[in-house]
Amino acid sequence: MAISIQIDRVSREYGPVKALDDVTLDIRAGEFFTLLGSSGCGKSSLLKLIGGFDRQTSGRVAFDGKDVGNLPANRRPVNTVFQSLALFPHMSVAQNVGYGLRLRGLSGSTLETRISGALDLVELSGFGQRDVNLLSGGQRQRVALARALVMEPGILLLDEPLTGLDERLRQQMRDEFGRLHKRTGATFILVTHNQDEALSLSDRMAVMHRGRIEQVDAPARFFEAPANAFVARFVGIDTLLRPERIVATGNHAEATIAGQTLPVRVEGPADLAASVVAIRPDRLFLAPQGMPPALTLMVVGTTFRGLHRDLKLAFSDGQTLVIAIEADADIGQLSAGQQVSVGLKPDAAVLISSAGLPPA
Ligand SMILES: Nc1ncnc2c1ncn2[C@@H]1O[C@H](COP(=O)(O)OP(=O)(O)OP(=O)(O)O)[C@@H](O)[C@H]1O
Repeated sequence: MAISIQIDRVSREYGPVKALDDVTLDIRAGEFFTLLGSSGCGKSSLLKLIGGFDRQTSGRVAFDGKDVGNLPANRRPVNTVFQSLALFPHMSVAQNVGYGLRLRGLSGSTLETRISGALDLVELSGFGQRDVNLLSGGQRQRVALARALVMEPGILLLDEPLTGLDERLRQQMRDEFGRLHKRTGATFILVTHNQDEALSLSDRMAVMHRGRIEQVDAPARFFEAPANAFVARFVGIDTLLRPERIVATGNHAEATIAGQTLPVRVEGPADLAASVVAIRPDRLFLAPQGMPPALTLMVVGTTFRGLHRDLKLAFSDGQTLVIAIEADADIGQLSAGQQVSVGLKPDAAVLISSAGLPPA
């Protein structure tokens, strides 16, 4: 049975370090939830509190609404797959997978059935008697997953489980997580600093920064409506422009940048000092001169990115923006200093909080 988790005003201090700073978060029963953030932002600290491996300094952690503060790790309906897989090297695959169940007193055919069911689930049927030391990295990763899933946890914690695997294996295991999540119906919580992993797997994700949660949303929302400049940059929206004027009506506004006006959707404060215009590179295109709404910009240069090319353009006040164009686009005639016209698709520009940017 999947379980919901309530994190209510939780802080965790390690001496002067605030690893978690007043975090409130609701994780729904059965969802694939990801804690995403760069090193040191507090993701593992939060995971440890859910797993019961650590105690918060203040605040409350509850499962299905019930406080679990006094429940030790081994009595929580939670299993964890750690980055260091911590398989027992002197045990076979089956012994590793069955370890937790044996501790719970299971034996004989009940134990055998549960072990082989878990091995089937991770596509390692028939591997029970193998020596774990002789398995490939991906197979070891699967054994670690089977060992957690065999306990039929309501909550499965995945702590950077793909770190250290090569790209092909990462992709394979990523697909595996998605499949297992659907099959088991448990609440999955993944901790990662890898954006691709988070975007491809999560129902919802939280971006963390310095012990705080900056935004919780479905992956697509982070691109449509980033909560602030920090989040926008974190998900790869690098074009953040400071407007010199904003005229707002409801959810829409006109922002003026270096004398040029463009339509923006308002997602943050419509306040000059506290907001920036975030522009999605995939919603801009080179347009025929004068096609509205269009901006006139100066070519700075291009950078080859493999599957596409970044074209960097500048406003007359020196602020720059980047457009993604096809890698083989015929831009031979574009040279630095030349003026081009740039069209905006709907919702190309949003006005968001400037939090996370240095003051102007
Ligand atoms: N046991 C501890 N004692 C002292 N400081 C700690 C301890 N555990 C974590 N910290 C500090 O708390 C902050 C958050 O650490 P945490 O491990 O939660 O970050 P993280 O986002 O998981 O980072 P990483 O991706 O590098 O694992 C960091 O500044 C870290 O140095």
